[in-house]
Amino acid sequence: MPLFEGLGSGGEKTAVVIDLGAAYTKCGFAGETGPRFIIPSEIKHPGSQEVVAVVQFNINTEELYTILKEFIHLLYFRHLLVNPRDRRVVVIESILCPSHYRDTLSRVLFRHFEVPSVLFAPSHLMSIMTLGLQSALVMDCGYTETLVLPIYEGIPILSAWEALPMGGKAIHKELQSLLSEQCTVDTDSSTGLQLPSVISHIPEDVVEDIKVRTCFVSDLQRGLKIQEAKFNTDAERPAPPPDVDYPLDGQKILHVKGFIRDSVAEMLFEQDNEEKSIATLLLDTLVKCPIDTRKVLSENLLIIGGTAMLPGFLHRLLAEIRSLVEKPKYRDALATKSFRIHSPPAKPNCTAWLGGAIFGALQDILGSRSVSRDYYNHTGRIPDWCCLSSPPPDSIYEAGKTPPPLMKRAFSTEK
Ligand SMILES: Nc1ncnc2c1ncn2[C@@H]1O[C@H](COP(=O)(O)OP(=O)(O)OP(=O)(O)O)[C@@H](O)[C@H]1O
Repeated sequence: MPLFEGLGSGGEKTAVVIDLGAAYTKCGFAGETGPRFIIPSEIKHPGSQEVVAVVQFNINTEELYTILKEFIHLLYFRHLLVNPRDRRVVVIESILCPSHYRDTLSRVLFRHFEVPSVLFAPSHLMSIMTLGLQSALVMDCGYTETLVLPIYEGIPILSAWEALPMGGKAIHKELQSLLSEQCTVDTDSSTGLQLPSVISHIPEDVVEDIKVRTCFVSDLQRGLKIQEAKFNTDAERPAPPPDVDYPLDGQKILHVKGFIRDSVAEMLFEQDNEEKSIATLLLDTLVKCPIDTRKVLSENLLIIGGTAMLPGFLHRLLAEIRSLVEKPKYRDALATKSFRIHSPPAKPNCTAWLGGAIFGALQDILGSRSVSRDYYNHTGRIPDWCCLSSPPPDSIYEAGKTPPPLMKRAFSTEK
């Protein structure tokens, strides 16, 4: 049960806050300082028992409905252990989430679990709540992509977002191929075996563990030399860090080469054919913002998402930005040179969740911005965050009937 519940004089039960990420789902109760649990966003398919991702967009709606229903059931009845009908729900969503996904999720929550209300809150906007800021340039470097969105005076500047398919997934892929090509394994009986001869493929959770435990981001000077040495065999590569012995399953020891540890995250900072890296994303976004907002935004950078937890990531990002702003492409266009990164009161992968938990704890505001079950049952619609303050046109209701309230405070679990 959430902390302090029942101490107050009645009132609503605290809302459930769900951040459905492509790799991990963070879930817990509003008003708390961190999610109760973080679990992989995957579930055994009810029919085939095969493990399937919960966040996938190229899938037919009925199959998605089944998968989401199983997953939300798991959240409520294995982890949260509360009655879905009792609590409002805050869902943290990416601004790039396709509408068919949120429609299916709403159908599962309202029709199957009969939750009283749902609020879909943009992750970038929720993150700045943890700092009490009104304006910030927010970068989410998570699993599938890196997405930058500026928020000015509480309003997302949607026309300026920029994204790149660079995140944990891309690093895992690179690490997986480097490990199979370059690393050796010792077993009880022999040493120095090539990895593919011992196991056909390293599971993604092991690759992730190797990344989190052994890899890091180099500083700018070193990073540039590593990148140069990759493309130019004559260039001298900086001395790699020591190799690491990683126990694969208690008997096999994988030798992770030092040069893999410091180079695998370089892909985030290498400019691609279109001269894009995660650092240029931030600057390109700023250039798209109105000129009088840029200084405020550049001095309020907020970096969220699990990939930003790689050691050295923030330091490198700031160094990259400071070096890029001296280049002609940005020097003349940007109109600002001062950049500062905030440090939010939660780990980067949980910052958006914490923002949702703070917002969800403001019961009056949550009540006035959530979409109620009545409204959903009458209209079948889930208005966007930006439409929540303006009521829908009367014309969509049958003549003579009063429209149900879009959001309502009336729901109460007072005893
Ligand atoms: N301590 C850590 N060091 C490095 N990487 C980490 C750490 N913790 C988590 N990660 C990485 O962060 C990624 C997951 O981040 P996050 O939870 O923000 O993604 P998500 O919300 O599931 O995905 P998305 O934002 O794409 O929807 C994974 O690739 C994971 O390996």
